[in-house]
Amino acid sequence: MDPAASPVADEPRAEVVAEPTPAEAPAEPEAAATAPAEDEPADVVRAAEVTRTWHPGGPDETPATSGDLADADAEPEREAAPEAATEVADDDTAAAVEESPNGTTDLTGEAILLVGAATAAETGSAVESEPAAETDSAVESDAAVESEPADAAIEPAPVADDHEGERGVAVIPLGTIATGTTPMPRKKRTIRVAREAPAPEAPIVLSIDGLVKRFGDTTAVDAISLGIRAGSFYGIVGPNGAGKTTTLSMITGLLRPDGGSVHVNGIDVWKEPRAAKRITGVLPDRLRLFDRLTGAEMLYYAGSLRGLDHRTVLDRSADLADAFGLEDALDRLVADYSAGMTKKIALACAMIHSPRMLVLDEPFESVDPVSAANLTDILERYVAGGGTVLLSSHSMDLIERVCDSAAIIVGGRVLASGTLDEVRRGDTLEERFVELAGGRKAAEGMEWLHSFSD
Ligand SMILES: Nc1ncnc2c1ncn2[C@@H]1O[C@H](COP(=O)(O)OP(=O)(O)OP(=O)(O)O)[C@@H](O)[C@H]1O
Repeated sequence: MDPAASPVADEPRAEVVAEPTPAEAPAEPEAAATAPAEDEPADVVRAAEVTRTWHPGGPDETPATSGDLADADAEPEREAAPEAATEVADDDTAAAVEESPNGTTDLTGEAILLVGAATAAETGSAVESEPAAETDSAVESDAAVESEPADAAIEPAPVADDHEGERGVAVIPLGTIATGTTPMPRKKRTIRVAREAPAPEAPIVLSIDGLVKRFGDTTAVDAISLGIRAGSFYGIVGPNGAGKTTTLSMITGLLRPDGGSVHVNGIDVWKEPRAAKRITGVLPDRLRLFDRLTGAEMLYYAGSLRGLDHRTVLDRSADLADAFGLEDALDRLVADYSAGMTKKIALACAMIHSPRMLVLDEPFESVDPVSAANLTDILERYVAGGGTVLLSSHSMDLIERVCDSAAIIVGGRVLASGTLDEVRRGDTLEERFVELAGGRKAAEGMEWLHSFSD
């Protein structure tokens, strides 16, 4: 999200309580990658030990990673010293390990679903193998690819299409401009038909009630309430500074609310943070990762921290790397990853423990279109398997293509929420968003900009 929106000195992360800061690589980078004996009961403990040996960075570093397990309850807000944050995280890690003596989570069924989904999620095969029926009312019109007869009348201008042939889209022919006898190839525009929202009787997996957060005189989140049903692909949109990140941070236990409550699957996030975090996967804003680890080590760390046993972590890491197209990057330091690759490895870390719900802050930012399509496919399969995704994005088009429901947040308040059709009310999401966000600002003034410096 826009760093300019929140001054560095006051940024939410300063208040975040999370894992130890990865300013330095572990003394022995092989620690995570070196496989303990298969039957060694202390796989996970080893990860906890590794955590303890890492040294938090300098005071500038703020701890937050996608695999957060830290208990923010024990943490003073904002002014928390890095050492304190580390200690809390360590304790919590140890506790998490103790809670998983057999090295597994209690989500085995979902794990199988997720890993199965991830394995099958290679873009090409997914496109071919997925029946259109799975994407609800997706319709592809063959007519769209046909050439127009030479005598066709002038029709609306063609629109370039980046998503040609994409699974689960309606293809809307926009016509051609006929020129003499040579038929112009007809271009087509694809618009994803919105997914069906979960049935009203589907259980609410995320319940947000009267959430409030203030920063001094600024009320960043002003009594937000939302109910998100299991199996929903839910998008949050809003202008810069609307309170999206602040809201997501409170939902995931990273930022303590001033008021209100959050329940995940009936668990109070702020009363039972560990239990809530066990079923939540988080891609936080402004990724701060243990980037002196390789991708493989990061996945191993994330999986171990979540209580997975050695074999399971390796298997899932391989599946996730394959699904995200990171196989060849696993042995490279995350510090050397591109922005998109970093986003992908962070997302893989968020998914490795097969959470019931994924909370993703701008997951598609910096991700190239092909990878975004791949990522979308992975998330859709996750949702089809019963998972729930809550994401924020500035891309209205993306939200319209992948989500079934959305909320528009402006000035810390929900101004519209519900299924996409309920929110859009016959307009596009962008039009509705612009309307609720106060309309377009006339580009007046700044005539000096046209005086050009030369
Ligand atoms: N730690 C903080 N201290 C002071 N103000 C903060 C802090 N964190 C956020 N804010 C303020 O809270 C408001 C909401 O910020 P938030 O980051 O949640 O917005 P956002 O919707 O995610 O914005 P963007 O789309 O630009 O990322 C902003 O006015 C921001 O300046």
